Formats: sequence, C-alpha cells, structure tokens
Amino acid sequence: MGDHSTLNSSDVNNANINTSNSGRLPGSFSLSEPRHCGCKGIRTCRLCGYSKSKQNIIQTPLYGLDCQDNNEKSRKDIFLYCDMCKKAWKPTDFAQPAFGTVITLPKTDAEQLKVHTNDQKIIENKMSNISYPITSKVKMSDHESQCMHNDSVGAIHLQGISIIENFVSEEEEAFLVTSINDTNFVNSQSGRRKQDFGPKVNFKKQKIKLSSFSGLPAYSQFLYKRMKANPCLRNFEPIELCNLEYCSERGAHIDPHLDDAWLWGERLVTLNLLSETILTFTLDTDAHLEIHVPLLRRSLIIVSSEARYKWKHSIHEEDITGKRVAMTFRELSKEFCTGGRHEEDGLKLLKIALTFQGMAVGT
Ligand SMILES: O=C(O)CCC(=O)C(=O)O
Ligand SMILES: [Fe+2]
Repeated sequence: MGDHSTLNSSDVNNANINTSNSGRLPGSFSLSEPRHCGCKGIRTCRLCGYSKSKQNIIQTPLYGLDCQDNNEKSRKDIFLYCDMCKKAWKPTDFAQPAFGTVITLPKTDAEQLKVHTNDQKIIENKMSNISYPITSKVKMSDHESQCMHNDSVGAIHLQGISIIENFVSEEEEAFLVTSINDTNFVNSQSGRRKQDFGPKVNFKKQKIKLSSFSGLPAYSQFLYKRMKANPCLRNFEPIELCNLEYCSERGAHIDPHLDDAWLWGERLVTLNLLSETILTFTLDTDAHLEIHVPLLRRSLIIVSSEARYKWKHSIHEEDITGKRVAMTFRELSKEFCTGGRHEEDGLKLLKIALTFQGMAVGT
C-alpha cells in the first residue's frame, strides 16, 4: 500500500545506521527484535529508543565547506531547487536579494521596471543550519514573476518537479486535517503514522487484492477536482491516497527510496499540510550530493520523470518541525491502463477509487 516503497541494498547505507559487532544499536535493541512502533529491519525512530540525528548524523557542514569533523563520509554538497527555472543551485552561487529589497531590472530598452522581493518566504533547514529563501522570485508585474537565475553554470537540472503553492486555503487545510483525524492512524516505519486508501499490494510478488479497498475518502473529492483543473494534472486519475503523519517528537522521517513502479504510474502528487519541510533528492552514484526541495505548508508537489525514477527521495528527521501531514495521491502505471496487461484490474480500481466513499484500509 501507499507507504511501501522500493528498497534496495543501498538503502542500508543511506540509512546511515551504525551497529556494533553484536548487531545492537548503542544502548537500545537488536535490529531483529520485534518493536512496538512500526519500524522493521533497518528502520528506526525515537520510539525504538534510537535517534539517528543524535548518534549517527554528524553535523553537516554548510554546503560541504570547512568540514567540521573532517569526516569525508559526512560531507554534503547541498543544492537548493528553484521551481521557477527547474534547476538546483549551490546557495552560494547566486546573490540572494534580502527580504524586501527593491531591485531595478531592465525590462525593455525603453523602460526600467522596479521589481521587489516582498513575497519571499524563508524555510529553515535545522540539520545544516541554513535558512533558505523558497524562491529567488522577483515580481515583474502583478501577473508575472521570474527567478534571478539566468546563467546555468554549476546548476543541476532536476527534471520532473512541479510545485503549486497555496493549493489549499487555511480553512481547507483545517477541514482536511480534522477529517483525517476522524480516522485512526496505524504505526508505520521510521516514526511515521499512516492511513491508506488503496488496494492491498504485495509489491514483491506483484499481486493486488481489491476486496478491502472501498475508495478514496469523501474529504479528498474537492482536491481531485482542483487537481484536474490544473493543466499539469488534467488526466490525473488517482487510485490510491496515503496520509502520512510525521511528528518531531517521534523523530519521524522517511529514508531515501524510489516509489514502486509496477502498480503506480508516472506522477506522485503530495499535498503538504501543517508545516513546511524539505524533500531531499539523492543519487546512489553520488553519496555527497543532495538536492533540497523546500515545500511550503499547503503547497502541492508533483514528482515525475527523472525525479521519480532516477533520484531517490527522502525527508530528514531534522526537517520535520512539529507535526506534518502529507497526503500522497498515486495514479496507475501503464501496465494497468488501457491496452496494458492488467487493464481489467486498473478499471476496477479506478471505479472503486472515484466513488469517494472510502474508509481507510486496515485501521
Ligand atoms: O512525506 C512525503 O512527502 C513523502 C512520502 C513518500 O515519499 C512516500 O510515501 O513514498
Ligand atoms: Fe516516496
């Protein structure tokens, strides 16, 4: 179901967990002992009595410079994603105008246009002690803005991310959270709690069971309609919703992973509620590189193409401040669509999902 993600051996490295020779984590438990939280195997949270941030993640130096502990393994090359130019930048590579700065940019030969940066928002990354401006957006007019990145030297093109800010209003966010809290959460991995609205899936055996799936919940119907009104999501037909709750007290996070690609299709669509966070993208081929995608409260992110299939995504424990609820909608893969091997199951799933009369599975 929704909170299951594809793991491979590299996740063990990414999880960054040290075990002693006995296989026990310092002062806590053996990885093979049953635990009362939702963690299994290498997954850990504060309920297991173990916090990655306290014991295993060494303070990350700012942008990989001046390594405090001289530990090559902990060096990070952090790039900050800008959704306006779809590129990730070393934060030091561009001059960031301070909040409220008035800049004068040439617009045409004939006129000079005053632009300002008053709509900038700042997001904190506790782990690396960086305050990120969400965009380097400058306002050209009431309807037009652009970012200040114009020379792509040194930038990384991260294909497949789209962010829609303020996808829901504050009132709608309150309605969604109240509705979500009317259903019980179940403990999941790494300190998260979850609610699933989707078929029961065995990803390894590639089998699905439709019997327990009763559809997406009624409170999500207005989101579906709003998504379909957006050009990026015109043909988006979700067959699964997974609500994840992250609390800083539990050390909740999600380790680097790729989402399943057998049942789930191209676009992963997540609505970020209650607090801002950073979605981190990494490659197995470069242990140091991290692209940080800041997600504002009430914004929607669409992850597809390279960002979906080539880059792993994660949320660091340090980037959960207070409580966060993520609603992730997923669509069918080609195999389950018209002409695909499992077209029939796909049609059945769609029919159930879009009744919007669903109850969470297994709660
Ligand atoms: O919490 C998020 O935004 C990401 C969740 C996620 O990656 C997943 O459920 O597979
Ligand atoms: Fe994921």
